[in-house]
Amino acid sequence: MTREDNKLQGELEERLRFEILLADISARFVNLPASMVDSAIEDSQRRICECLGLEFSALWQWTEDSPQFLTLTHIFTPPWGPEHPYGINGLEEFPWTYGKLVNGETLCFSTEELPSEAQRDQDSFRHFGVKSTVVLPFRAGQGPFLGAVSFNMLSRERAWAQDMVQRLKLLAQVFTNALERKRSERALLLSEERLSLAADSAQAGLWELNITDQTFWVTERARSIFQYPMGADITMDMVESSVHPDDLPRLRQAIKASITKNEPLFIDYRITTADGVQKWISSSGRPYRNSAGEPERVLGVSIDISERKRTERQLRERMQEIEVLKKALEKENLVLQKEIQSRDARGNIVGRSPEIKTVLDKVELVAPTDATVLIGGETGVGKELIARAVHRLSTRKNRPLFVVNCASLPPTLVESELFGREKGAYTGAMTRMIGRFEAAHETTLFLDEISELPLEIQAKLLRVLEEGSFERLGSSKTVQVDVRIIAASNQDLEQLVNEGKFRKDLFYRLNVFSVEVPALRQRAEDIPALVWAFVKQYEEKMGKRIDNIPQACMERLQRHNWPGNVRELRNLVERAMIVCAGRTLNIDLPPGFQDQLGVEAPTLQDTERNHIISVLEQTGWRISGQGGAAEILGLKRTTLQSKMKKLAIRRPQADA
Ligand SMILES: Nc1ncnc2c1ncn2[C@@H]1O[C@H](COP(=O)(O)OP(=O)(O)OP(=O)(O)O)[C@@H](O)[C@H]1O
Repeated sequence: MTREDNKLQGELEERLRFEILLADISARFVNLPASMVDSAIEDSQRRICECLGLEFSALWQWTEDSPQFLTLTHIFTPPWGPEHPYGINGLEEFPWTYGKLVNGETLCFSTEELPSEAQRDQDSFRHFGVKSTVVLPFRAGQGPFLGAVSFNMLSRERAWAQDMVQRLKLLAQVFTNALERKRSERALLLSEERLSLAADSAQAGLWELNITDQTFWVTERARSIFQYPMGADITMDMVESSVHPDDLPRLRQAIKASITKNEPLFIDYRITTADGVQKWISSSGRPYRNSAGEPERVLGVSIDISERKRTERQLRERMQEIEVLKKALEKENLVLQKEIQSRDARGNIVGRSPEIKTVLDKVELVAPTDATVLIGGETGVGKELIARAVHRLSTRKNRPLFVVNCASLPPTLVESELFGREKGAYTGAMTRMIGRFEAAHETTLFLDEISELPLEIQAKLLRVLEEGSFERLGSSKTVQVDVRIIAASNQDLEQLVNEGKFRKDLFYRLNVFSVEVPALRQRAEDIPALVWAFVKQYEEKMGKRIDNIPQACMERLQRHNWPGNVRELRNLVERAMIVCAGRTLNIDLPPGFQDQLGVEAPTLQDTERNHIISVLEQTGWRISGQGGAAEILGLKRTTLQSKMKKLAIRRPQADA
């Protein structure tokens, strides 16, 4: 055999070894678990280097967020090999090589033969001590550039046979596929992990129904929701037997519709678990078909919604309760409104005497009109209360009533108080001021004790009543207002007119509609109700409780002539409440009244009792018949007898 023959023989043997190695490596990567890909690649790099007499191999993968940056992921290097960085910027350090690889070119060259435009690359290869190299790009199918694997000579140069490079390209493809599979398996794992995390945090159980054999694959969570035993196979029959019979047809129908119409499944239903617990389950899913387009499986999630259903039921019950209450309230409100309407004129005005009723009737009559009202009556009879009632029942009731007590305004200020003033209208008028008439625009102004108004102001008031206009003090500008006037006086205005103290024209203008509030002594029957009303008010204020007011005391109050009227009565009750220690209230009259009578006046009952006894004594205690006590008293015999019983009248014993 010649030297030539020997060389050829050697090359053939090397090629054969290489072919066997490639076949072995390729076979090894088939169905290789993802976890073993990395070690298999590095082992392959080593075996190829050893087989071909190469000294160094590096596999670089691009970094996802910056593709020009390559990370060294797999390496075979001899102990004396160059130190390699963990990552390199391909574009910066190997711009010429990088450009070609990105375009899918395989490169094989000796460093010293590189063209001049590859100067930067040459420097880098020299730096790493590479003499000759073959660099093969990675790409998945026709996809983008993913990285590269290189096989290198460090100690000397070498030539790269074309068919060897072709074989290495195949090897690079095997590496690419393995790395891609590993990458997608990792991505799948990651998305599965995310899905199960999401399902777990939503407390959802995942399941998959195999349509063909009607069995379920379920997660642990799903198993625990349905309380299926650990490890037990779950069949459709098993699921159906736990579903509430009333909900089963609906569930079957929903699954069937989802599969046949290929639409999402959404259903809430009840189940009873093995230990008898009833639960509400919400299931949703999606059907999937096989490559032949036939329904294959339904993938879905189930959540225990018992708590939500409980809350919903409670909410519904509450809503129903609220609805019932609302209806009751509406009814009550209607009743109340009616009551309010009937009590409107009355408000807090106490008393049912015909006298007070007449006053209230008049109030109801005049209130809705815009007429001026003049209220008369002694001091303390309740004139202001009546004025308020007129306002409350008027169309102006939504705005407040303005009250001016003409007697309390100093004569010098009365005009500016009522009609306002401009700044500097008089010495001391530092600011512009709005008067009560302007403030009461579109509402009611109650002028109490109107007789106290100075005559010149009376003239100005008359103009407001007639024209609705006036000028502020210190201004010539006319102000127009819409004010309803209610005036009150405890003086006889007519008499004041006669005496020249009150303008006649104003009196007639005010006296369009007058209401006379009767004195309290004219409506004594209202006194008990008034007393109790005041007692209630002070009870609250003073934190006391009164259960009883002696009859004799009440009768005494009813006989008093009340020069101070209701105000006086209120004051008296207040005084009595202050000194009262128990639950029985005694109301003492003002000292003058008792002095007047000398002795306390007898009660009505006492008087009646005494009178009946004296008539009986007169008739010798004969009740019935002609000249009998009943006849004299104008009563029926039975009436007199029952009165005697009530008043504890008994004929004295002979020996008594
Ligand atoms: N019918 C009534 N029901 C309840 N309280 C009343 C009644 N009449 C008067 N009052 C009370 O008596 C007091 C005096 O009433 P009011 O001030 O209305 O009387 P007036 O006639 O305007 O008095 P004056 O003439 O002094 O201005 C007030 O506390 C008022 O609440």
